[in-house]
Amino acid sequence: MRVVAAAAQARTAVEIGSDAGVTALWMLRGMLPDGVLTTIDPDAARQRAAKTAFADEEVASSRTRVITRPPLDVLPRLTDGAYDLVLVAVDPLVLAPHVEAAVRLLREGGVLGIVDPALSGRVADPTRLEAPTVAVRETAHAVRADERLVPAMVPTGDGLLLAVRRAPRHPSA
Ligand SMILES: C[S@@+](CC[C@H](N)C(=O)[O-])C[C@H]1O[C@@H](n2cnc3c(N)ncnc32)[C@H](O)[C@@H]1O
Repeated sequence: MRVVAAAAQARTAVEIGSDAGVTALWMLRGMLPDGVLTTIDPDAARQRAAKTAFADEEVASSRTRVITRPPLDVLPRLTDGAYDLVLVAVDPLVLAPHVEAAVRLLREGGVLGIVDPALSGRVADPTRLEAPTVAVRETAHAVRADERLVPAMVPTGDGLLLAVRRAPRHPSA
């Protein structure tokens, strides 16, 4: 995620699903030096662990906003089109609404990231029909079909689905 944050020249980023802050630290390292990461998770213990990780790594407090609430309550309050990078790392069964909310936050040229979309190869196997697998497969299809996005899969580990938000298309004169 460091290289993705660097490539996006991210000054404003959101992480949905903080856990203990490991991915957030990599994002912060790749972001511009004055970049601010908003990281959201409903679990207070995980958010405390993330804050500890940021303090241990001496991340300036001005560079993080740690929000302990259900992300779907928080995301509509963030400014649409204002973020350079939004990373979605939530459970498969709740992935789709978080991705939709994430896309709204992206500026033109901003980058969406969806973590671990391969589910150990299950998503690419059409015989696997468990609810989490189907949920991730359908979300990946929706991202590929979304005309606002230019998607690409990074084939590392369980994968990283990236998508750049394109400029709106204007009808030719
Ligand atoms: C896979 S972890 C995120 C990994 C993290 N980005 C890291 O650095 O390793 C998924 C996170 O989603 C959060 N979560 C659980 N249920 C959720 C829900 N219904 N909506 C949003 N987030 C949820 C969990 O608290 C957990 O921290």
